[in-house]
Amino acid sequence: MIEPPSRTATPQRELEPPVRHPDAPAPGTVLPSHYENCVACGPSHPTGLRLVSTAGPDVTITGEFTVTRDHQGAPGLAHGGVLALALDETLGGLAWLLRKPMVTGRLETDYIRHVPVGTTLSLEARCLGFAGRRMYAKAVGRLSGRVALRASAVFVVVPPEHFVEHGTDMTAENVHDYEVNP
Ligand SMILES: CCCCCCCCCCCCCC(=O)SCCNC(=O)CCNC(=O)[C@H](O)C(C)(C)COP(=O)(O)OP(=O)(O)OC[C@H]1O[C@@H](n2cnc3c(N)ncnc32)[C@H](O)[C@@H]1OP(=O)(O)O
Repeated sequence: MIEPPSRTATPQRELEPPVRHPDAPAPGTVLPSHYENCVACGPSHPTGLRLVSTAGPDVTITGEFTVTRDHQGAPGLAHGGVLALALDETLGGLAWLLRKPMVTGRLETDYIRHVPVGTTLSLEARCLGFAGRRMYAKAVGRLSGRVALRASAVFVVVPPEHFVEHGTDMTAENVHDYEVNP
């Protein structure tokens, strides 16, 4: 039997408000790829999304990617998993502003409109706040201003050693609080 998920991305209690780190990139700064082979943002990934994120005001991020034939599910249409990837990456980019390493614990996605190949999806993520190690956030994806996707997520703050212990090519020297790049 496959058990349904037992958790929710809707906060169950009042959250501690998010604090933009004093060293966070200024609003309008285009963020570098956190890892060149990342399937979402890496410039070296041959078929990745090449999603570009920009720091916004407060604890917000915007992102953009153009859907190509490499991202199809049905002919001519973006695969839902690829769209979840784009939302996950944009939400994860909030780590640049918070300067806390974290991983996705839960991602809830509403697919509202189809997203055709050749279109550019504009994404926006906002940190709602913290409950202990849990970071709650929401995101929206728009096509020419019309809402196509919505997401709610829980990220869990982890020690930098998480990536050394579980990943490859990572050492205590090359893991930072704000990027994962061997
Ligand atoms: C890194 C910096 C990057 C900077 C560049 C940014 C760009 C990056 C962009 C990349 C973006 C892409 C990013 C990616 O793709 S990250 C890759 C996809 N995600 C993963 O691989 C995560 C896999 N899971 C784990 O490693 C562990 O289960 C974690 C670390 C999450 C927790 O295991 P751990 O043993 O450490 O902790 P705990 O079990 O005591 O839980 C701790 C607290 O968290 C709460 N909890 C746990 N799970 C969930 C859940 N599912 N929903 C809601 N809440 C959850 C839990 O109730 C507890 O709360 P409380 O009871 O204490 O209140």
